[in-house]
Amino acid sequence: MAPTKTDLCIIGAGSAGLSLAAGAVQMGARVVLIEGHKMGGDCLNYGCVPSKALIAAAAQAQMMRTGGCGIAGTAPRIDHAAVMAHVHATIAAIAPHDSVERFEGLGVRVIRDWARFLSPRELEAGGEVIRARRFVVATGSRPSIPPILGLDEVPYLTNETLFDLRERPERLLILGGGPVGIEMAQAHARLGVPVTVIEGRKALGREDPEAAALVLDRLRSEGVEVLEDTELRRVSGGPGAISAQTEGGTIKGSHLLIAAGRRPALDRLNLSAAEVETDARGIRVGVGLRSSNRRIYAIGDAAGQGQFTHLAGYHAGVVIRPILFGLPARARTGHIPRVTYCDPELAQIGPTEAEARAAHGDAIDVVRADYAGNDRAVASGRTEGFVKVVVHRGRPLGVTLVGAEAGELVSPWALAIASGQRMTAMTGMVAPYPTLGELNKRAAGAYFSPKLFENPWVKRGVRAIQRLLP
Ligand SMILES: Cc1cc2nc3c(=O)[nH]c(=O)nc-3n(C[C@H](O)[C@H](O)[C@H](O)COP(=O)(O)OP(=O)(O)OC[C@H]3O[C@@H](n4cnc5c(N)ncnc54)[C@H](O)[C@@H]3O)c2cc1C
Ligand SMILES: NC(=O)c1ccc[n+]([C@@H]2O[C@H](COP(=O)([O-])OP(=O)(O)OC[C@H]3O[C@@H](n4cnc5c(N)ncnc54)[C@H](O)[C@@H]3O)[C@@H](O)[C@H]2O)c1
Repeated sequence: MAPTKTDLCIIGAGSAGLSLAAGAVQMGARVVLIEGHKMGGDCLNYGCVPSKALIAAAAQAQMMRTGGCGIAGTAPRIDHAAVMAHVHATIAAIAPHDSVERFEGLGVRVIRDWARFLSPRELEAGGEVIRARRFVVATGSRPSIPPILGLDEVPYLTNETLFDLRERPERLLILGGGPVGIEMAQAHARLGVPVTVIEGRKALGREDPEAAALVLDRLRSEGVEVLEDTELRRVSGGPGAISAQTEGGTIKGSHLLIAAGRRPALDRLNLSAAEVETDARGIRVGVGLRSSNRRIYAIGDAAGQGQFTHLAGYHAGVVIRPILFGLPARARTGHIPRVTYCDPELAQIGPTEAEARAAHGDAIDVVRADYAGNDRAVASGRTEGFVKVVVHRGRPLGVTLVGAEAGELVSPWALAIASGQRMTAMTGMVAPYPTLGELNKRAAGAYFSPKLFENPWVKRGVRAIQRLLP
């Protein structure tokens, strides 16, 4: 059979592949999209969407439980199956956007099969040979399962199976205190599940330590047990009864969730036939996300540059330039935010204070504003948290935001950093009163206040001008 010829062949219909397919086809390219499992990939089916729907249910329960602002708290009645129905209804509501029908409607040729390279210019899927001018690998990542003694003999959950549970776990053990572990620990605890997190190093260890401590204090105050610097040595047991042995003793649980990081999903691709080099993080790419084969690009989790849906979408926008127009492209990293959707939320963009100090020494200023000084935060009883901005040569370089709605509040900083704006852009903005958004302006103002209010030359100048003014 003659090969199917196309301009662009994308492997993987997750956040990265779908964004690229939609963009490329609407700009006139002939696009083949290959998906071996579920349209929408991890984010829709096993990641962002179900986890955020579960977190929303947990937040409802917590608000009822704690009350506040003069309203007494009351014990929420939690039906775990109903919560999971909400999770799956959320997936179903979003799924049409990522569906075969929508993409075929846009003009994309969708093949439902696993793709496998045959040569540097051809692959096979659905019984067809596809020969494309350019290929893009957007195959995402999978849970990484650490080699722990006994783990292959006990039933364990990952993000791919957690959301299928219909009954509330009696007691949940979570291995890993990264974003998956911490988000799921708090959500389950709020839904009435006793939770222990076992973390080999520091929980939320990538984050600003002060911000991470604030989050972890909240989790602990809500009853989550977070064990740090704790090595899980061995697991044993069976369905509903799992024992986890650490150096500190044995912890028992009904379920075990593995949230110990992710590895790139490249195994089915036969990349050696395509002359594409890989490393532990994913496909080895240059700044333009091109692999060792100049016809093949990698985007999203498979590119090993970070694991976020918005990063996958950004990558799609980067590679569309060289693929469609033959223009050079460069994937930047300093303007990509990340948010852990625990309560309080933790958002970071650019380097943390410690990372910025390591890179720039004393050439940075660090300014902050606390939620406790924000009128809207006080009025709604959400005074815990802060925004901290690292400033380099008058421009924001890194921002840490922890507190209510931190994930929403970080966006103006994402814009400022992406467009290289100075701190004056934030102070020049007029934020409506009373909003949490005023925090950003307050933090930016803190950068200028010493220069204005503690400067004797300014005071002298004002006095001199006042004497001259009529
Ligand atoms: C629990 C959890 C919560 C998360 N929450 C967030 C969040 O709140 N915000 C955020 O930004 N990120 C979040 N993430 C990360 C986010 O889900 C990923 O970064 C994102 O899904 C990556 O998109 P992708 O397109 O690179 O890969 P994927 O979405 O994994 O898509 C890859 C697709 O490729 C297919 N595929 C693989 N191999 C082949 C092959 N050989 N042939 C054909 N098809 C193939 C797969 O079946 C899959 O559908 C979360 C992740 C997890 C696990
Ligand atoms: N809100 C979000 O944007 C969001 C939410 C969830 C996941 N994600 C993405 O998915 C990625 C994966 O998340 P994750 O939390 O699974 O991974 P992670 O790599 O961020 O964290 C895993 C944690 O597990 C610990 N760990 C690993 N092996 C261990 C062992 N044997 N014993 C004890 N601890 C061990 C690590 O020290 C680390 O702290 C994230 O990095 C993020 O990019 C994003």
